[in-house]
Amino acid sequence: MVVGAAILADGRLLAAQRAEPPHMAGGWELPGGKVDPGESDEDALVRECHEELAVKVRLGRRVGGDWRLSTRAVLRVWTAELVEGEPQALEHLQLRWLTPPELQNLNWLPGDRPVIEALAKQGLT
Ligand SMILES: Nc1nc2c([nH]c(=O)n2[C@H]2C[C@H](O)[C@@H](COP(=O)(O)OP(=O)(O)OP(=O)(O)O)O2)c(=O)[nH]1
Repeated sequence: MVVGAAILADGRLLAAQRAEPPHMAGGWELPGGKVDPGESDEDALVRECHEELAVKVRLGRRVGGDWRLSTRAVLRVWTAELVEGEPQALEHLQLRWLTPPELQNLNWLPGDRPVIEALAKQGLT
């Protein structure tokens, strides 16, 4: 199980550019990662945001259901707001805050595209 955070602030979405593995490097994603054994999805997402961005987040609503990434992996997404810290690219190449018109112009990982479309329809609030 992979979890991703749609971190929203002032009508913008935080996008993160992957640094690795090589075939995914340069692609954009939502901060997050794999849920550890015995860990809840929500706890994993809060932990990953802290590890990757050095921020504390509060999760909001679920965005869609289970988004299939591959035959083996599924992505679950929550909206999130920052409660502490400014995001830093500790594990990513760079971070960007995107306005609604900028959402579709990024080289998202293929599995993220339908998620971004759903977020765009909801209006980044
Ligand atoms: N974090 C994240 N991963 C995504 C997204 N979309 C997508 O296809 N993925 C893929 C990339 C990776 O193959 C997998 C997540 O693995 P990861 O490498 O970020 O997880 P992790 O931090 O727990 O790392 P590790 O245990 O493999 O070292 O899901 C997304 O929006 N966010």
